[in-house]
Amino acid sequence: MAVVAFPGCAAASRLTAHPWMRAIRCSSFSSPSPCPPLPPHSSVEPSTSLPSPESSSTSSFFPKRGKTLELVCESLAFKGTGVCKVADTGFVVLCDRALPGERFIGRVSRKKGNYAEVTKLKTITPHWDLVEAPCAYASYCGGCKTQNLHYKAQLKAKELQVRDLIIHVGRFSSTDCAKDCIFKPIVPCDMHFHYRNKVCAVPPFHNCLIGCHSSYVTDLIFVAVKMEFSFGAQCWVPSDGPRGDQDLIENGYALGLHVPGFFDKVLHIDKCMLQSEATNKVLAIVQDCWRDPSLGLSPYDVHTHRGFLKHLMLRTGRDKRTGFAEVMVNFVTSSYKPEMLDPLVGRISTIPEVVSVMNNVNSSVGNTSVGEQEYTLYGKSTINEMLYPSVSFLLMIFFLWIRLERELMVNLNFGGYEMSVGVALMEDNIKKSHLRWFGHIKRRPSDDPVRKVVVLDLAYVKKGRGRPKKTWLENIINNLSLLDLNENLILNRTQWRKMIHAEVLYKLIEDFANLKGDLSEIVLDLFCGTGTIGLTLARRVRHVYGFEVVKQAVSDARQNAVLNGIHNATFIQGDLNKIDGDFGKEFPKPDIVISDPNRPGMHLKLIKYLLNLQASRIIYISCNPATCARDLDYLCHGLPEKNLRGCYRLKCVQPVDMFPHTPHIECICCEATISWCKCPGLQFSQRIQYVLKNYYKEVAGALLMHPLIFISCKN
Ligand SMILES: C[S@@+](CC[C@H](N)C(=O)[O-])C[C@H]1O[C@@H](n2cnc3c(N)ncnc32)[C@H](O)[C@@H]1O
Repeated sequence: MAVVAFPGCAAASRLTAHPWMRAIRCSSFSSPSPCPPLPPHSSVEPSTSLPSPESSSTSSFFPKRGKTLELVCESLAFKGTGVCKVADTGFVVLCDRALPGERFIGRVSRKKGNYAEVTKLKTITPHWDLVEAPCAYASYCGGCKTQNLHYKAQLKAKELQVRDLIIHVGRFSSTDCAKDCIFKPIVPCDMHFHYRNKVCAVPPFHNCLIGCHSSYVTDLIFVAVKMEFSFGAQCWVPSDGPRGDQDLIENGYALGLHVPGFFDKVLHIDKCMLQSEATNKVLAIVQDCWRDPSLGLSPYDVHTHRGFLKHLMLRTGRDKRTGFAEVMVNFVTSSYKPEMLDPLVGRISTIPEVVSVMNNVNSSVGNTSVGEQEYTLYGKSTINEMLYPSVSFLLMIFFLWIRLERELMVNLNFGGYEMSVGVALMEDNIKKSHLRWFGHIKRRPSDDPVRKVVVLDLAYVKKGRGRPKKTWLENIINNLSLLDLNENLILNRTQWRKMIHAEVLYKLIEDFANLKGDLSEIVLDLFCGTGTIGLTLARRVRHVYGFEVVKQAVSDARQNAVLNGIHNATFIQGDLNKIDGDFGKEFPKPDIVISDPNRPGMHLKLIKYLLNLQASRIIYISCNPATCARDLDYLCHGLPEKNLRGCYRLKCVQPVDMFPHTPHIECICCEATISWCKCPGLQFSQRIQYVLKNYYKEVAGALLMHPLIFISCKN
């Protein structure tokens, strides 16, 4: 075995961009798409930086496939991949699941352009900041890649990724950035496990409660925790050897999660730390008995297309009266044979939280979890998740609170911000008997004839009466499953809540916008979605102009404006990738630009417009730091090859972590959080508009960071 020794990562040398980073910039010109394909990005701390290409012999060195190398992981790149360099050459290799500081033997598995990928064969010395991963599957299943990295180190790695991208792809000087304190410390997440909500949203919403069917039959919004396990004909368990020797061990059937990258390998899983306790109980029971030969159950084989059990889907909702968790179990099978499932149903229905057992039949050869028919095997056919607290729930809290505190419901005050709490209900479901308890209810009718939504403001400023009661609001927030729009998006309520309380992102945008408040300014809200950010600022500016490509989102933005009594906001449907020289002529020159693009970032046409515009402030909210860095480069440094001069100055970069142990982060929360906090009257009506929509498909996926960028015009 040929082993190339790597001397370690301590040698400090000149900071440089990595090969894939250069690709981001270059490809944006050649590609007609606004978004170049996203290569991995590293986040190398300047002090432990890498050899520069000039000083290395990367061009002459290219390891052969199958070659083994001794490497040290230096940093984490895009999707949490470890970045290493081959000794004496500077040649970059990426290794999945290598963590910073780890010395290991890797085998070259794939060559890619200027770098190669290696598979880890054996760890020689472990990474820095090693902690014991609480989950036994952490190093095998694709979910939590960095569980055994101390959370502080995870944060550091994410922070550095953003910094590295801004410096290398954005071509900003690290010295200048340090001098100007551009990089703000990452906002950490409070909750490290069981935070995961997977969300499906299908309109329309119904009576503050979200009904959830077991599958595509859903006709209501479903906002519930969902985990999907697969049955497999071959059980994959890690061999005793190092991770690199992961050979399939055929020791029977499997129920678990797919091995990353394999549709036919199922990793046996007993418990998942990201899902609820109740669903873990169900999983344990099913695992315990489904292989019993006397039951005659067989897993579906994706190769032979034989077998019965395809998937086990577990969803957690909430009882509308009590607020307690309720679980729906859904067996996806290849045919309808309910009697075969009886023994399993009998056992899992003994779990108090299980209120529904469904059977989706999918007889196609495909192994999707969507069934053609749906049958109820036990309990009800839908579960509920409280999207908004129902009136009765609010009443409950209200009375509880009155009883305990002997105070009237008052305005809730967080860090000096006044928050009223609103709830939106279907008109038909509001009973007068409910309303009479709210002496100071404000009722704002909507002009939506179909949904007849009204917004009820239930909390008011009562000066001198009682003190703000945080727990009351927290209770409500705990029961909100806000704003996530499609099944791929993940929402971490805790972080969201924290952001509300800490007012982090909200305050940032507010600060960055630096509004005069004299109603003189024009705000341009690019990629405005349902208009949340613009509407939040609307009350303090002359006019907001929002642009969005999705027609329904634009109509919701307009609706949101109406619902919130905002008359100085105009929302325009249009594709910002296809603007021409006339763009901007239909509205006055904006003072403040908010740009919140999807992962591809901004199209060059839009960049040109912004360069021409020379707005005094741009606030760039990004779900993809790589394309964000590229756009910042264009805005601040220009594109000489296109004869464009940069005219902005980078002032601040603020990352936020929302998904500990994974490289993922939700990018949508920021906007919603921001709007929700500040402006009375902008709360639940907006939430409703949000969750009714399902147009965010493209923002789903592995997002690393959520940097908020503030740039201002040089002049
Ligand atoms: C990250 S979201 C921004 C959400 C928005 N700021 C809000 O608060 O609701 C990006 C939005 O850009 C929209 N979008 C994507 N491509 C677009 C394009 N080419 N032109 C205009 N809007 C686009 C998407 O539909 C989506 O609503």
